[in-house]
Amino acid sequence: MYKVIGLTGGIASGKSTASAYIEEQGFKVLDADVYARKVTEKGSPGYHKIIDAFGAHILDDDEEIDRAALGKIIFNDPEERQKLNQISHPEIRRMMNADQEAFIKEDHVFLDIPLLFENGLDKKCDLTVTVYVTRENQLDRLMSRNGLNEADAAARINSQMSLDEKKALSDRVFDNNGEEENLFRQIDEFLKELQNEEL
Ligand SMILES: CC(C)(COP(=O)(O)OP(=O)(O)OC[C@H]1O[C@@H](n2cnc3c(N)ncnc32)[C@H](O)[C@@H]1O)[C@@H](O)C(=O)NCCC(=O)NCCS
Ligand SMILES: Nc1ncnc2c1ncn2[C@@H]1O[C@H](COP(=O)(O)OP(=O)(O)OP(=O)(O)O)[C@@H](O)[C@H]1O
Repeated sequence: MYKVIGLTGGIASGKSTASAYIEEQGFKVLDADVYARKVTEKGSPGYHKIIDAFGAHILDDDEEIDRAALGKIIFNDPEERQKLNQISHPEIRRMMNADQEAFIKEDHVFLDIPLLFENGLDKKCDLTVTVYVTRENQLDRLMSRNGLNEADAAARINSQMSLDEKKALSDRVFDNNGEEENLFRQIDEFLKELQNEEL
């Protein structure tokens, strides 16, 4: 039977790594971060709303939204974050829902949503899975991937629900503290159960 699976985790916990592997296995994955990028694209309605709310100083020389500058603002101030969320989240949800409907009743769909539990979107899923790592690994991977210092990386992590809480709320968890191969084997097991309708 067709299922909607909500895939979540913390920032830099390995959601995209897991999603890419799941897609390689032939499953459909809709990634909220991809939709979020569309909302900030130059010329889109979201782009103009963001400039109205935050000011033209968040633009770079090409008049694109400077993601690093906007990130610095919103990950360090809950009110500013709320302001951006109010602009971007309804638009992200609208676009994701439209695409999800295209697949409905055809096959399983994975929704890769970092803020799945924070925004109550788990209620729209049949199953939820959290990709988790220790805080130490999360901090190290985030610092090295994004070239952030420890304080900025910690601010990003602290802007989200803790991974312990997400684990407790999930139907299933993937431990991504080891090698990627280890994560992939856990996913294989999950996909097998999904296809055998054991979940
Ligand atoms: C602030 C922005 C411009 C920073 O861009 P940047 O390229 O540095 O990060 P990217 O978009 O790749 O996001 C990386 C991760 O940050 C985390 N994150 C992003 N936005 C938020 C947020 N509002 N609250 C908490 N965590 C967030 C997520 O774990 C996400 O996977 C961008 O993240 C954004 O537009 N955020 C608002 C939309 C949103 O909430 N996206 C999260 C998924 S719905
Ligand atoms: N098992 C692993 N071992 C070592 N590095 C890993 C592992 N899994 C992922 N990484 C690396 O950690 C970083 C974060 O992984 P990834 O981008 O998949 O996380 P994410 O949860 O999608 O992040 P975000 O929330 O920011 O979108 C990347 O640089 C990735 O290459």
